[in-house]
Amino acid sequence: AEKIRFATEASYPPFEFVDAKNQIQGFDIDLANALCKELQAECTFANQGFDSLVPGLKFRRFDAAIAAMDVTPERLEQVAFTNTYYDNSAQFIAIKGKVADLTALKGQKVGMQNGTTHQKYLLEKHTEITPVAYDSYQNAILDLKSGRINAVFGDTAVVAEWLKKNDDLTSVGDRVTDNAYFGTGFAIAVNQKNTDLRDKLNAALDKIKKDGTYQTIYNKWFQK
Ligand SMILES: NC(=[NH2+])NCCC[C@H](N)C(=O)O
Repeated sequence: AEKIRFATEASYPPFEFVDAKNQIQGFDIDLANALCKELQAECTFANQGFDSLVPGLKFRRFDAAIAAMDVTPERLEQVAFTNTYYDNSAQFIAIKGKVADLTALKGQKVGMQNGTTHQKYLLEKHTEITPVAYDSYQNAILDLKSGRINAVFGDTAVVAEWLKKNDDLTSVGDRVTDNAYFGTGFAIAVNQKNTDLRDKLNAALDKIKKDGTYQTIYNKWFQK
């Protein structure tokens, strides 16, 4: 069978995370496995730094990246994307009672993951905030809880998971949906020359959206 080597950054539940048995799991992983089944391909998953996903595709260290990745103009200069598979937005979170609204974050520290659209958005749209880049969101949350930073900025569906698990956290301000920064949804990235793989993944995505497989996976991770 054809082999598709996927890479991800697995500190981003419910999209991708490492479970107690040290297995990479999540919505993206189920989705990729469903696509591979459709393509009768054998899939493998490697856990990489988020900022090394695009370079890794360019150097063909793996074939595809699935990592709750926004389609952005900068990334499109380096990699090709499939059609989008998930609508996103972004959100700030903080310790309850500490940050009244976005204006209160002026001069304060906000954490996010290195190489993400959240980083670029903060750097360009919130110059009054001091951005702090982390290798993983887990470490950003730890620093938020210990008071080293004042807020964390991430994808709404991911932030929602942290809010569910941490009673002491709350969202701050409105959801952010700036298409110039966050595109129009998550997609799978491949090497720019590998349009063959992109086309196959798109065909498989269409198929699993039509036959209900996509919905089943969606419900498993998002319908509570
Ligand atoms: N698996 C991850 N850590 N994903 C982070 C994704 C963050 C954001 N959606 C982006 O595309 O930049």
